[in-house]
Amino acid sequence: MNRVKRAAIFDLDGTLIDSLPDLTTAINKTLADHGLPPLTTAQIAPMVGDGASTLVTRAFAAHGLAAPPVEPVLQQFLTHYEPHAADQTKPWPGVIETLEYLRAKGLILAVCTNKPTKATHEILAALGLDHFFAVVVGGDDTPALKPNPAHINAVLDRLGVHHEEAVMIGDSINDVLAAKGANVPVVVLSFGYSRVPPHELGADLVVDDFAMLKRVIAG
Ligand SMILES: O=C(O)COP(=O)(O)O
Ligand SMILES: [Mg+2]
Repeated sequence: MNRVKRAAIFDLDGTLIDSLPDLTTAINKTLADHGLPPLTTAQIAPMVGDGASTLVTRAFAAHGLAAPPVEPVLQQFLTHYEPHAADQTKPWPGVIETLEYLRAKGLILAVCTNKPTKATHEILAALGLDHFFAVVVGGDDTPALKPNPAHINAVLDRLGVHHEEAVMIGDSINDVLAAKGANVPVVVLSFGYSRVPPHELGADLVVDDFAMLKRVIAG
């Protein structure tokens, strides 16, 4: 991978943060509203990464049910999730140090997430991460969600950065497909919420921790 980069674009859930406990709580409150039993974090992890509507649909499907009309249930979920989105959610170890390092090396940083924008901003602010990012494009702020490259292209446009000057860092097939579609090299972290083994996602590189990521992106 060409080491001279101007911008690093990060996925959020499973990449910068471990958001699974709060997602699980909010999903289980939504299921309880419909008289359904809770799911475990292990059941919910592979449901994350395609946006909140899909997460809700998958949670109902896990009980063998078609989701009730998606829009009202999505609103129910967001009502449970947004005020508590950072109760237990934490950056993965090494994230803050890595963002500081990359910024000190002169890279511009951005977030490209399928998570709704409001919850994204709440989490970034609550965890003290918001000041790192020049651009944040959430799942309801893009012409099309990842895996559509339009999501990454929206980030590049707002950054004013050419695709060859950027690198995408993610944890799922959506990140890899969107990055490849946008002609942006992609690094996958091996400890996120991927449904398939990270080494099978087709990324340019798989790294096991943020120390390694730092070296790969900015020497
Ligand atoms: O599915 C979501 O809500 C967010 O997922 P992402 O941050 O991994 O894109
Ligand atoms: Mg992710």
